[in-house]
Amino acid sequence: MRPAARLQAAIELLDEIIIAARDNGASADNIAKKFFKARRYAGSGDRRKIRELVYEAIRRFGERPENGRAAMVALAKEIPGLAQLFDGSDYGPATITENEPVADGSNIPDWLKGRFVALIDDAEKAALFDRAALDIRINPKKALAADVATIWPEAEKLPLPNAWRLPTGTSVEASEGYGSGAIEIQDLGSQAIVAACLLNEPELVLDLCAGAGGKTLGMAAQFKNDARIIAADTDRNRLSRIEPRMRRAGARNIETLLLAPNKEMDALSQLNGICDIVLVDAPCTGTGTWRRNPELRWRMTPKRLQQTVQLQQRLLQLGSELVKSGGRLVYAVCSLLDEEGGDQTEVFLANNPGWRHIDVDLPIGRPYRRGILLSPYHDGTDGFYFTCLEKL
Ligand SMILES: C[S@@+](CC[C@H](N)C(=O)[O-])C[C@H]1O[C@@H](n2cnc3c(N)ncnc32)[C@H](O)[C@@H]1O
Repeated sequence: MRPAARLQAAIELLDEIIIAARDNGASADNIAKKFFKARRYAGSGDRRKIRELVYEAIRRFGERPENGRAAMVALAKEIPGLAQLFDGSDYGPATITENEPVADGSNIPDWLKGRFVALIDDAEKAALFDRAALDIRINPKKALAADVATIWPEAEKLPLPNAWRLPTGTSVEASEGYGSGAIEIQDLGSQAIVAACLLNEPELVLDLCAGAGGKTLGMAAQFKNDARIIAADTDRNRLSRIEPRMRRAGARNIETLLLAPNKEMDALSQLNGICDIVLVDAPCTGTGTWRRNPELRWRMTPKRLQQTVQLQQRLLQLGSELVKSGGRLVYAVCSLLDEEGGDQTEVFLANNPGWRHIDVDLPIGRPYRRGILLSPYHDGTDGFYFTCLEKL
């Protein structure tokens, strides 16, 4: 494809991504896959260039642009050589006119700027768009044929017992250790949340928002095989992805439990007041994961934030009812907004006098509002807030 045709394709792909973000539709990655499947004439070099342009636009604008062209016209003012590709040629974009819409604004949505936790200064905000690291977790229940440093000499040991960082692009999934269940890909921050859940020999553990089971598997790797671990979620598709991962990891003590939204207690009431640990890794705005999912900014609105905060509050309360006396509740979000983190802890403790906050001693993170804050700049992890609460 000629460079002008690649630019036109980027504009069209961006149009689809903008509409999906507005309507809570498919992710940018999935839309791109479908887009290229329908355009077999685009070779791998074309696809790479088109993707680069599209993701440049996604990272550059915090607010959803009016359309793909408005975003690219704005980028043409910043990227040398791009303006010349608006040349009106066959398959290329029309020439730029004086009064046409141009995207603007910074890379953080205006309405969100004042809502970040106090520790997130300008350097922290810039790091929200860095390239994410590639972290792995070693499963101590599975032997690794050689140690990580022998397999990948550039691997960096991270400050949690089973955590390592690999150069980005390392093909972990093709490695023998991954195939045998000795290695999982997991951000160091997620591993820290699992570490906050570790209690001596629990009998019953519930991962209330288990998703595809990243943290469930992290817990299973640490607990004795006779601990019963329940992975619950309302998303059938995500939950189904736990099964093959469980088999790989050799974790036979995990059960999955599909919940109905707003009727979660129908399936969970059997666990009332008997769990040693409940992890509420709540659905959130994902402001801590913009390095991996910058398009999340285009999906957020004040109304969606408010709905998410209400859901978190409800799940935290619901999860707490399942914990036994002396048991632990860990609340976590991959968000750097106070409303989803410290504010939730405060509201919960104010409404539930039978609970106290407990400190967890971890080698990363900063204490923040009766919890711990992890951030890309300070910790090299995704951004998280989590807190550990104990039922008296
Ligand atoms: C942050 S993700 C969890 C990630 C997962 N724990 C992991 O480590 O990979 C939040 C999850 O909450 C789930 N969820 C949303 N509403 C829920 C509800 N009412 N009850 C339980 N889970 C819910 C979502 O489907 C999503 O999988």
